[in-house]
Amino acid sequence: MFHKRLMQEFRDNMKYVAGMVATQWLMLIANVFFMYTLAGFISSAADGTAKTADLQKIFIVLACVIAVRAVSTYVNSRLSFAASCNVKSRIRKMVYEKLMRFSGSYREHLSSAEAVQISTEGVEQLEIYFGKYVPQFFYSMLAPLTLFVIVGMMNWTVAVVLLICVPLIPVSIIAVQKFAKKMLAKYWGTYTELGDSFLESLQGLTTLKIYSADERYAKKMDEEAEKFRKVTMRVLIMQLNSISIMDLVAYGGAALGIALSLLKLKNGAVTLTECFFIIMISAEFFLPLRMLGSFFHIAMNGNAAADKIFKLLDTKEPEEGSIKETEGQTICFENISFSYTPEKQVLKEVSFSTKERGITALVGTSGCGKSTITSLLMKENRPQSGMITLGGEVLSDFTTEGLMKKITRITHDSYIFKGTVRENLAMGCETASEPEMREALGQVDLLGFVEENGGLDMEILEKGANLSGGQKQRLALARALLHDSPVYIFDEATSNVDVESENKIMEIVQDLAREKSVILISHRLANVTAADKILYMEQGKIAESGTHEQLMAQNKAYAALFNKQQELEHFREEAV
Ligand SMILES: Nc1ncnc2c1ncn2[C@@H]1O[C@H](COP(=O)(O)OP(=O)(O)OP(=O)(O)O)[C@@H](O)[C@H]1O
Repeated sequence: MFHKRLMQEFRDNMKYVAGMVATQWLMLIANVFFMYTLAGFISSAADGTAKTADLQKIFIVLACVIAVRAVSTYVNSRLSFAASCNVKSRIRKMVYEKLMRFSGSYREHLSSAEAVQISTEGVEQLEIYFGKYVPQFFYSMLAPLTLFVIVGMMNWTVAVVLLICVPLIPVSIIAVQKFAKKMLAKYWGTYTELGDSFLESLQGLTTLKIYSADERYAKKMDEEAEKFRKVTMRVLIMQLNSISIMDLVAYGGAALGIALSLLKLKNGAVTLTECFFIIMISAEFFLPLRMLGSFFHIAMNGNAAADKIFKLLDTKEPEEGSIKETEGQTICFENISFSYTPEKQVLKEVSFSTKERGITALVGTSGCGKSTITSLLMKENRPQSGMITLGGEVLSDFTTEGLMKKITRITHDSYIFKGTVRENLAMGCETASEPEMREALGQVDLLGFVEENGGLDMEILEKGANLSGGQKQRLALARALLHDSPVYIFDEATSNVDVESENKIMEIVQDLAREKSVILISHRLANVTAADKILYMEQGKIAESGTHEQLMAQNKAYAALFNKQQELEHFREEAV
């Protein structure tokens, strides 16, 4: 009936639940009181002894009952809101912090769409779970017992018969639950699959249009949507059927109680007032459990969502170190081996070190493992063997925050957030002043453009959609400059940008290298000729290393690739 772990995790929510049950119980007692008064009036009206004062009494009782119900309903909704808020904010925080601890590697465990669905829809399900289902569960146990005692004081036989019929509702719920569990797991699976496809199609819409593949993808999504519709309909049918069964039990049980009380009246075992009261109250024995049954799909959805959330929260995350700061900024790779999958080794005993100041360039053919090296440096992946050090300290011993202060990575697709230029720059350094922000924009030749468009408050659309590729990259670079870390990684930061932007970025790389340790990855070898050290990689190994002049003199693979690129560039220049 309950998700054990969820209940344990949110033990503190039980005080709100207790409050909600108490207010519901108070409303029940108020109802009982009113019905008993009304039953008394009806019976005295039936035997002709009713007085005007009795009618007045009824209205006074009714007014009191309405007041009690109003206050109870208000308190109940406040408590329900407090319980929901507590669950919602805590779970979202737990999921968010977990994803943050995974850093970029969370995608190894779940897709982005799944992460979004868990933190939105999944959490909403749990909100209703605690705000409605759990209190209703306890109330639906308490209410029949309370009524049993009250009716029992009038006639024990009727009370016992009514009470015996009550468990038939939970029995039918349990029967449906067994069947529903599998179905709801499938429902969630299909739902996240559809979310995945939708997100992917939306993000790749331009590409799909270019290759006229949008229709094929639309068809694929139609099929998935149809699958989701079918499973949703099955869930709804199951819910409707279970509600019909519960109605049958509830109203059948109440009818039995009513028939029995009429029989008792005939035998003189109950008074007319008691008989009227039992007739009016019989349904109340069953209604709380019937209501619980209709919240039952909430519980099942909540259980399924909780399973997904806890699965994510239980996923083993990379261990966090304790080092926050270190003096040096030299990076050392010692015999690093790494593979994403057991079938293919991506890095094979890679060893190299960078200089305290200056540029270390990583070059090589596509897929040789350059970006993998940077992902290990950012702790997005962990090497299977070997050791990486930064400033003499083992990299895995750094806290993520400490490491992020030490290293700034600029990729070819740096993320620009919706908001203002100021907000995007402040991510680099929260305390940066306006003159510092302007200086950084000036360094990347973006100040003029930003000033013309509203200054630091210039609006930026999602993913920097109102900026050109080069402007986006230069804004990302300005943000990186404000971060002012001792190590900078430029991972193909100049690909997909115009020549002016490329030249500007390369100028900044040279400037930074005077004080910082810079790792430069570039497919264009002309960009790395001034590097202090060039590491030429081939199939996950460092095949050659040295300065440009040394590697050219060796006349091996690096020299061959460089000459080939030069030839191509001259050919292009001549063609222009
Ligand atoms: N997440 C991943 N899962 C499995 N294999 C991966 C993953 N990322 C990269 N690879 C594989 O690892 C190898 C090295 O990839 P990496 O991105 O490091 O190469 P690269 O040298 O940076 O290539 P490029 O110059 O084209 O960017 C490639 O063969 C690639 O297929």
